[in-house]
Amino acid sequence: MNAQLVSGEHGVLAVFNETGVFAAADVHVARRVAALSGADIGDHELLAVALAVRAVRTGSTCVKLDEIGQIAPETPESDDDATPVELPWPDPAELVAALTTSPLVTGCPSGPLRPLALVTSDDGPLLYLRKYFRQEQTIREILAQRRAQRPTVDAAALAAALAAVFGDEQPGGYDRQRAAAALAATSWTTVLAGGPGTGKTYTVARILAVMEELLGQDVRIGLCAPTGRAAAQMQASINDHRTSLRALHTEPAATTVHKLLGWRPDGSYRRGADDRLPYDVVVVDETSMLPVSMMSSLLESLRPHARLILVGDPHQLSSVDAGAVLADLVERRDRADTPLPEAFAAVAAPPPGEFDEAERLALADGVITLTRGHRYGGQISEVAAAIKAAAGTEVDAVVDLICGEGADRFADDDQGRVILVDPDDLEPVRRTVIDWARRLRDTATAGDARGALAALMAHRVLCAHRDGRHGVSGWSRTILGWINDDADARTGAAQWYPGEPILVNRNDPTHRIFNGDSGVVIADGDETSVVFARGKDIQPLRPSQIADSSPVYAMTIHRSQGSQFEAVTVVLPDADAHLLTKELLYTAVTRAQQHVFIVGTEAELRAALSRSVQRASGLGSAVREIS
Ligand SMILES: Nc1ncnc2c1ncn2[C@@H]1O[C@H](COP(=O)(O)OP(=O)(O)OP(=O)(O)O)[C@@H](O)[C@H]1O
Repeated sequence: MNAQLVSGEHGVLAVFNETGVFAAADVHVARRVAALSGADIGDHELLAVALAVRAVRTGSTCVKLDEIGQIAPETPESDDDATPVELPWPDPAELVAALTTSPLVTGCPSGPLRPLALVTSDDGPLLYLRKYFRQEQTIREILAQRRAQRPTVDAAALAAALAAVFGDEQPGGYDRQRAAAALAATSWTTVLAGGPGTGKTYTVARILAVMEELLGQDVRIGLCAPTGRAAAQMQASINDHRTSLRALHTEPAATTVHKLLGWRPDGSYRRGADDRLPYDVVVVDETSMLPVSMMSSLLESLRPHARLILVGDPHQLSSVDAGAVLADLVERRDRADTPLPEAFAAVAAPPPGEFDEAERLALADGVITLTRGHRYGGQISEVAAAIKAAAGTEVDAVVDLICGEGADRFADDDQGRVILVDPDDLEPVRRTVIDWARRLRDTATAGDARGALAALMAHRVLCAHRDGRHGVSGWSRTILGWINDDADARTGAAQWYPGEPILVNRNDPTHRIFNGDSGVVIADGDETSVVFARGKDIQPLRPSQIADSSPVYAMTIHRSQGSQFEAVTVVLPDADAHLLTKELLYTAVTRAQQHVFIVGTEAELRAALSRSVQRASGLGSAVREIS
């Protein structure tokens, strides 16, 4: 029986529920809101509530009403031959007309209930659950206030600080990392975007050093990230940079955004407009994973004269909760043509042609994108760029780069290869896995922690799904089978054997390990330890100190976000699996520094590239509330 099917639902919502467009929760909330309103709620309004709830459930903050006709029934993946169902979507104009006078939008007779917000935007009418509209409005208003002013910075002092941290300006190309530091010094809000390995963390360490030069060594810095693991990684890499950066003296501690804001079990935060954060500079890493709710709370908690630096890759996977704030801020379409901050223009003005018109407007708005990859080259960076651009016919360009004539260019290139592997001939993957397992076993048995950690990060199998043949569980079984069939790789032991790769499943701040961390078991005298890499340092723990972990022979692409491996094998699910999108493929491919195997057919690759995560939001353009 389908658990999402609401029994007894016969009204307007029934067909949308039966076709999988509305989950049970969407229908229940719509019915409940209608009952609580104390008013006579029509079919269009009921449908609107369910649509708004569905939007949040699927990661959007609102519904683009002009596009509801594009919402397709969700046919089960096995049901290719099912007759397509025509959904009875109302005309968007009729829906807007019904909502404009609806008590759900204007206020209900039963009391303060006013659950929906209807707004106009460059994308046509948008419908929100009011809570999410308020959060977006908070973000919009606070960012506008912060944009209306600039910190006072002396151009000569800024030039001296940049020189102290980055050295003298080099002739030749424009240095966007240096420009990002100048921008962060001269703006209250800076967005530092860029793909993997473009030096975002490298730049953050230098921005902090520039701030220290300008504001003194007692500058108060708050570092945070949406997950414990991302925070620990930022902390470790800033520590690594500190050792090479003469100019950065303070040792800021990174924490989760939850903790920074003082999360309470009821979902609220201790910090806010009445209890602001005590920092002069706040850096948020992996901002693509920050939902709209957390971003609005963070902005409310900042002192007006605290610099905020939002760092991340807008093309990676977004937060589990609603919103894609980083992408919205990078791609805003309603920017005014404002002048660059004066001190920035004096010391870091870009030469003509460095930025196109949109990037120039973005720069004056505090947004800069790093483009030069420092981690990998060759085919991986070209494929990653092509995946980002893939839409319509550009899908062909990616396919050509991976398995057409375009790939021939890289045939002799030892760096950065991307190869499509036929699912019926997995021999290249098997060989890579066996080399990986032998190397893990040899280093770990010898008690060589550094060698075992290097082996651990040499290869990882990444799947879109957790379950099933193409998922983590199926592939883990396949890999264990390969290892056990190989005399030099097999271990025989069941658990905690030297060479066993481990994935942590729960945050444990006491032992400084976080959900998604991977470590490896090594021999340690007569016992075993599990070692984890912390930047250039190694953290050893006893197996008994790790409360919740599992062996990791394969992992989901979602959990791999923020990690890097020498080589990855990306397993494509069947072509009709809705989960695989180009954002997921981009995230998976960019986890590799040198080699990528994509296990799948050309049809599966094309299917992934043709599907994109669509998150509706009103943050990218100007909006006005109707009624
Ligand atoms: N200007 C530079 N000169 C030399 N090395 C650099 C420079 N910028 C970055 N790097 C090096 O490139 C590598 C990637 O940089 P970094 O980790 O800062 O990138 P990132 O954008 O934060 O990547 P990710 O998003 O994947 O974490 C690091 O080893 C870093 O030290």
